[in-house]
Amino acid sequence: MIQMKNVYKKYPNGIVALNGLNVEIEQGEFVYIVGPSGAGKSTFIKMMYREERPSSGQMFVDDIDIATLKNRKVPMLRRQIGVVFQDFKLLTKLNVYENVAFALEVIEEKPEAIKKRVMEVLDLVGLKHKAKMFPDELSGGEQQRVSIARSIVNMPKVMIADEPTGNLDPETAWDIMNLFERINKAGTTVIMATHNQHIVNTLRHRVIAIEGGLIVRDVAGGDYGYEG
Ligand SMILES: Nc1ncnc2c1ncn2[C@@H]1O[C@H](COP(=O)(O)OP(=O)(O)OP(=O)(O)O)[C@@H](O)[C@H]1O
Repeated sequence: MIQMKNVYKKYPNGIVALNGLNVEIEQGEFVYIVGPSGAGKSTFIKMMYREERPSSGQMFVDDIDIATLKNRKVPMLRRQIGVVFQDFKLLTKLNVYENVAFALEVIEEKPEAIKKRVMEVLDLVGLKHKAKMFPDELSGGEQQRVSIARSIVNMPKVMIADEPTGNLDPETAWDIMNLFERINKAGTTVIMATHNQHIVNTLRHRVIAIEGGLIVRDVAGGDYGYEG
């Protein structure tokens, strides 16, 4: 599903964020990306949806070559990937239904198919009854549920999340983790950068630790490995 060979990323300011990453992630895996602040986790995540490009090295996401992908083909890549952020990134002028439907409207799905699918995913995240509400009328946990619904509405093979529980209280964070767990059990690959030691140590999955732009640990069912 994801292959990285000697991926190196130097930002225009000269900072080397990734210093030769080698990794393979299979379809259906659940992977935590951990490491200290500034280690390169977000850069790693951003490469996957081609927000950033490798400066050198090879990288494939679902057989799409990220290093050489033309800008006009980026939307095609992003249709294969669901992305969830710490700060939700919902469109504030659209209601819950419209935020989720948007991803399908841009690929010109038929209106009846859009309605059916949107209500299905809102049901999955427990927000069918709030379809007409606007993001600023929802709690942080509910907003994150909407952003998860949006990210899975076109059935991506992989879900990428950068610190998705970072703005949530511990109980809400667990609700959100349970959703990721269900989505993963249905076959979607989940790759999640997180600083949440408790979650990583409790809900065990593969842990990839990045430090100074390098993978320093890669363990199935591993622990967080840092004092938090
Ligand atoms: N757009 C950018 N331009 C220049 N340097 C950047 C940019 N984004 C990140 N960096 C630098 O690259 C390094 C890695 O940053 P990155 O955001 O990937 O780390 P991180 O592990 O996600 O950190 P955190 O846990 O604090 O989010 C840091 O030194 C950071 O300052």
